[in-house]
Amino acid sequence: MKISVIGAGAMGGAMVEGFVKCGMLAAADITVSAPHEATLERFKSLGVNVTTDNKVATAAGDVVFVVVKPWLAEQVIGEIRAAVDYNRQIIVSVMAGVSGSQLKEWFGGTDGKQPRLFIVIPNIAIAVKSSMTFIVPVNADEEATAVMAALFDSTGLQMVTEERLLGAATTLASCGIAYAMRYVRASTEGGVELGFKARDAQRIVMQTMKGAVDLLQASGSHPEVEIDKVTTPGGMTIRGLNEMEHAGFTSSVIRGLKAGMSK
Ligand SMILES: NC(=O)C1=CN([C@@H]2O[C@H](COP(=O)(O)OP(=O)(O)OC[C@H]3O[C@@H](n4cnc5c(N)ncnc54)[C@H](O)[C@@H]3O)[C@@H](O)[C@H]2O)C=CC1
Ligand SMILES: O=C(O)[C@@H]1CCC=N1
Repeated sequence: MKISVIGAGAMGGAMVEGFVKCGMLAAADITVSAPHEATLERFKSLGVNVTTDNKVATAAGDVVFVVVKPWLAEQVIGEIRAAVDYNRQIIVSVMAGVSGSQLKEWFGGTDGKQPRLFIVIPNIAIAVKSSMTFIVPVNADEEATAVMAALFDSTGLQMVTEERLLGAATTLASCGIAYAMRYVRASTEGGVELGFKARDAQRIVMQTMKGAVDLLQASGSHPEVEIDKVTTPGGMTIRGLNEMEHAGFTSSVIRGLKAGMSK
């Protein structure tokens, strides 16, 4: 299978890195395009094919990912549409907020024909094969959906879902990386105030977060079950947790998630 990625920024670049590492593809099976040679330099060293011509990139892939900013979607789709083989290729939009009906309108030919079409929302942890990726079949058969699921199984976890859940999925998992990073930063700053060097504090926080995730994955528990194991009555943890809640911890996380998907 050959893959093309149009747009090599934060998301497209992370996808290329993840695909190179995923074990399903050779680097030579991947083509990436961007408007400027300078953007493509770092991808050359990964052994992938690079081009500044989106049409060349489009023709090279069995699966073509469009990973530009949403406001460039119509322009880029208009540019590549004639290069798409509607019978052979799978087209994937990785653009938050660009709807399936909008994509169908842009790809629709005068004869009403559509390519096999998906919306996919990964997160930047795809670069290290730890993405949470959502796959929405917009115009796709089971065979194409299975191809996409297998590809994104190789770069982390995937979930085939409905378009109506994409806003929630994006704020939880794609924006969620930033929210989790902010927790790491906040805890690290707390650790520094309490006496650790910043580097040490960050290592401690990262290992602690990893431990929490590992525990939940191993036990399948509700987080509160694990919290109960940590909170000695009248002890340190419950004092810390209650203080965080007095300052609005849970509420601010939920409000942030909801604000992330509004618009
Ligand atoms: N960054 C993230 O965590 C996530 C991003 N997305 C989606 O990914 C898309 C891209 O976002 P980012 O990578 O964050 O933006 P970015 O600005 O980092 O990357 C966009 C890239 O597109 C390139 N580009 C601009 N015009 C182009 C053209 N005409 N042809 C080809 N390439 C062109 C730019 O050179 C740039 O490298 C957006 O639609 C966003 O909604 C989706 C999920 C997560
Ligand atoms: O912030 C954004 O709009 C994009 C979509 C999800 C992550 N980055």
